Amino acid sequence: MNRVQNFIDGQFVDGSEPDFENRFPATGEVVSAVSCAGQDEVDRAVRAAKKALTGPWGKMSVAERIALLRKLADGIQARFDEFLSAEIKDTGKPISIASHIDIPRGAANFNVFADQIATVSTETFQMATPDGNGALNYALRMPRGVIGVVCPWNLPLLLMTWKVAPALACGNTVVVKPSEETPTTATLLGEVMNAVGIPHGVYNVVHGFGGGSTGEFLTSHPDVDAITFTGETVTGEAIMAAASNGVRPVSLELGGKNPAVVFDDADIDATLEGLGRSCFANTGQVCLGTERVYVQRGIFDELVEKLGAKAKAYKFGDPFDKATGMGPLISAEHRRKVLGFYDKARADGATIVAGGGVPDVDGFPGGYWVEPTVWTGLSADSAVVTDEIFGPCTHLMPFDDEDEAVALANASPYGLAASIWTTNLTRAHRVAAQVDSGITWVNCWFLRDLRTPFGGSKRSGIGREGGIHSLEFYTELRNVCIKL
Ligand SMILES: NC(=O)c1ccc[n+]([C@@H]2O[C@H](COP(=O)([O-])OP(=O)(O)OC[C@H]3O[C@@H](n4cnc5c(N)ncnc54)[C@H](O)[C@@H]3O)[C@@H](O)[C@H]2O)c1
Ligand SMILES: N/C(=C\C=C\C=O)C(=O)O
Repeated sequence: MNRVQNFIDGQFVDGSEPDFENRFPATGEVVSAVSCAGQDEVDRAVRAAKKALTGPWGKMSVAERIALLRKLADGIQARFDEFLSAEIKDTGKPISIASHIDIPRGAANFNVFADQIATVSTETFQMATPDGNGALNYALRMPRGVIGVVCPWNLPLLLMTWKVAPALACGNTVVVKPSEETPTTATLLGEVMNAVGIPHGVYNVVHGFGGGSTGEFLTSHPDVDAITFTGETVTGEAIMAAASNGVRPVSLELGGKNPAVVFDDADIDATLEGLGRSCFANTGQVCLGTERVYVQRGIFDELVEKLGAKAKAYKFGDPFDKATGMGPLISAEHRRKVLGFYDKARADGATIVAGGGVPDVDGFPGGYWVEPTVWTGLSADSAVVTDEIFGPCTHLMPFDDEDEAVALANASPYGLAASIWTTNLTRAHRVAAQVDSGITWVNCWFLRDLRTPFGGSKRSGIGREGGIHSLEFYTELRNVCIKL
């Protein structure tokens, strides 16, 4: 697909704004032109979504919607290689990640919420009444309507379908604004939507940018009934403000600065395997990644040395090569941001255990490459330790006792994810209950049961996604009280 169009009311259409370029992050080369939606196209998409609510889609039974969601999962699976190639060209992420995480989860998300909507219940209450005949209360679970979906670039298909699947399962319609960095799989999904028979207007895609552009046109549109957003905290604040004009519910999955706490009784090999992924997977561009590691003093030097060796062992290269372990960052702009933190760490006197610079990658000179980096020696208030970097880098700091570790882990305005590494499971339960994060892993990382509540505390977000929690956001409960 070397020109990516908008998808409105079942049609692939051009936007009224000038096209923008889509670059392959491993080479910096332009791989496609993207049609940019203006206010008119956003209006058309919202109008189509609203109209679809009262058409065949709005009249469908839950069973009919479930059957269509399963066809969408099958449709993605059937075109796995096209989705895979598109996602790699948009993100530069290695095929080993995109083929095992991004595309399989794109299909799984539709099946998970087909399962969820099939079994969700609502409540009833019988009540006594003065005349003795009683009354029955029952709740109706209704779709909210048109959902504005605004997505980030790090896991494009996964995170978009993580929202679209439950929204459709609940009978809503959606207008999706993918990241300008990663437009392709959202438009490709439009082809699958038409192929499986999703009625026109149920799923719409408008491409463009954020403030003053497509994203803002969507989130401030008066006919959007709810907004679900994943992205930076500062963007979440802007979207929350836009949503308040019309009083729409928002679901915000935002930034993080996630800690790992490693006690001296941890299984070192398992810890290194877990931290090797949580610090560096997807070139550190995972909201749940670990950018702060607190290590009990007795094993600090060993862990620093071994994690540094893991960072140095990563193999850069062609993202389409199965042997490639690390890809580039998403863009030149994001690389400037990450390298700015690399410079800041150096200026603040960090000990650079591994990395800290830009690698030479044979055959890919124009890519947005950075070295996986491990630091020690910075103070707790260094920007490198407090601010989200969203790159393949982490800082390790020693601690002596459990209370100190908990205090260090919680010393952040964010509260998205954490990991605890210890073989003392009594301590694991005790510490997990004290860490201010939406999700805490113990002796593992990124193990995901899609029925569980997923979301951030503090400045990492509002609301929870996953299982029934997604259905609670994409439906509104109405109570009916009937006199018997
Ligand atoms: N909590 C989570 O589940 C989760 C998951 C993935 C990424 N993230 C976070 O996302 C960030 C990286 O993604 P990003 O750089 O794409 O985030 P971003 O906030 O820069 O952009 C996200 C999306 O919002 C749009 N946007 C930007 N400004 C807007 C505005 N004013 N109004 C409407 N839309 C606007 C962008 O065009 C893009 O589509 C990181 O902070 C990461 O932690 C969080
Ligand atoms: N929301 C999810 C992952 C988020 C990853 C952040 O980069 C998920 O696994 O459902």
